[in-house]
Amino acid sequence: MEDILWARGLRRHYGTGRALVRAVDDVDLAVAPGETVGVVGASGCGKSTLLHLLGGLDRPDAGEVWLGGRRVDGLSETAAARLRRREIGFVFQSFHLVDELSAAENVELPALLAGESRRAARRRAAGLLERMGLGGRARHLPAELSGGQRQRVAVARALVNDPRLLLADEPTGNLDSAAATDVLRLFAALRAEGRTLVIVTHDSRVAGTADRLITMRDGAFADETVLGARPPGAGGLGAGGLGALSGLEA
Ligand SMILES: Nc1ncnc2c1ncn2[C@@H]1O[C@H](COP(=O)(O)OP(=O)(O)OP(=O)(O)O)[C@@H](O)[C@H]1O
Repeated sequence: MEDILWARGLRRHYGTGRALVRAVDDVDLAVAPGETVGVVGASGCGKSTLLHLLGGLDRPDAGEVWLGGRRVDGLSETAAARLRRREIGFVFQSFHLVDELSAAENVELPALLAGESRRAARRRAAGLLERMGLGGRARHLPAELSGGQRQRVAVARALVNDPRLLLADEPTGNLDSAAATDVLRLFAALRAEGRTLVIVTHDSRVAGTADRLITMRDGAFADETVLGARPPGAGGLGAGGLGALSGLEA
């Protein structure tokens, strides 16, 4: 099966001379459709930089990134923004929700920016929030939501354009243990649904949901472990995959 995400010889260095930091140093990576890849490693080893390169938020000094058969490194800023909007969902540690917009409006926003009608965006956002166990919180502002709820809104927003790929940077990093468990279950359900995920994490429970775990050291891949192998095409939860989240606290 053709890989969804593919990178070769990826390099991103900062500074020069004695101040040179090899944040990402000649990394090769291939992610298959439906695969969940966890990226772990000590602080400063290059995980976030790698994720930004993969998602077109930053440009590599050298190397290539391909998404769905299309080369994406070196795109113009406009083309990269369009690609990110349509093909990639991002989830960040600090949620990055728009404070002035309700939960529903935050989720609708990328759909509107991608050219969806207001009605379609609203319908899709409502459905996603419902599946995240947040149907009753759609009109709330981020400040009126708990950390776990905010992160679930952020995941709904990441999914609204049905992206090929989800990239998550420390998705449980700002959450207490109970909220982290909810988000953990959410990612497990997305994996079971057949989504393709790359998750940077310090949380061993999140790492444990991956099919493959990559350990980075000094900008390079130091170790790669295949975790729970599953039969090809195992959909897990069927059509209503995120139904598994129905027990989430609203
Ligand atoms: N804009 C920048 N300018 C200079 N150095 C940078 C910049 N961004 C990152 N670095 C350096 O690159 C290295 C990798 O940083 P990165 O944020 O990718 O690490 P990380 O593994 O995600 O760390 P953490 O787990 O603490 O988030 C670090 O040494 C960092 O200090």
